[in-house]
Amino acid sequence: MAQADGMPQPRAAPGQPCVFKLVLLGSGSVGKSSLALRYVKNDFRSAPPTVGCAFFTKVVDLGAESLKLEIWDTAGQEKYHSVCHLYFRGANAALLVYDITKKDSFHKAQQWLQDLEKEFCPGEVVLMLVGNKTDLSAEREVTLQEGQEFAESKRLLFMETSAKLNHQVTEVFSAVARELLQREGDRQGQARRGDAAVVLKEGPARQAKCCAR
Ligand SMILES: Nc1nc2c(ncn2[C@@H]2O[C@H](COP(=O)(O)OP(=O)(O)OP(=O)(O)O)[C@@H](O)[C@H]2O)c(=O)[nH]1
Repeated sequence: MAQADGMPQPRAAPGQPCVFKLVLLGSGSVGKSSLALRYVKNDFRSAPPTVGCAFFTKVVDLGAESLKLEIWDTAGQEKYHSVCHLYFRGANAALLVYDITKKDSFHKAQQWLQDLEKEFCPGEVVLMLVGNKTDLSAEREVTLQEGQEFAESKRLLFMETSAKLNHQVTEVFSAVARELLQREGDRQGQARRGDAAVVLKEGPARQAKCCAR
């Protein structure tokens, strides 16, 4: 939901977890749908290429806190590239997925980052680089170090996964969810401090807007 300052804010009905929009971006066949399917339904199967966008939801339980992720799985085929931009508007988080056995998919993930940098302010969206298909490490074209170094240089979260073997898939989404809650907590803290400053200046109390969690 866009706010006056243009920052996408999570939504929350009273008593319900905050809802965050997460978008999966990357070349065709890197495993975006497989990661979503593995995470949401703990399933792995070959499916035809995504057309346009597929949509999943999942409540993430992080112990004391929970949140709901709306997962937008975009189509990676080049012919859908321009449509994907429509889907990442209003996103709170993005996974930039590449296939560790395809160097060009690593470069494409970097291009997606450039596109996101044009659309969002720094720090506005939680970004994670994900190198998928670690079960095919014999065919690896992108080293772990290359992924790590690029992620560090751009201050992205980073993990390698295998949707096929269910390796680090939950960890990816949990890490993003933790970061989203952390940033949301910081944002609310800042808003409260801002409100307190206004109260000191203007007198009568004004209630802080916050999501119910
Ligand atoms: N070996 C292996 N194959 C995988 C893995 N993840 C996905 N695949 C396979 O890679 C192919 C493409 O997977 P998808 O999940 O459809 O890829 P996608 O990125 O959603 O593709 P688009 O819909 O075209 O954007 C399928 O044959 C999957 O079974 C993985 O971790 N390991």
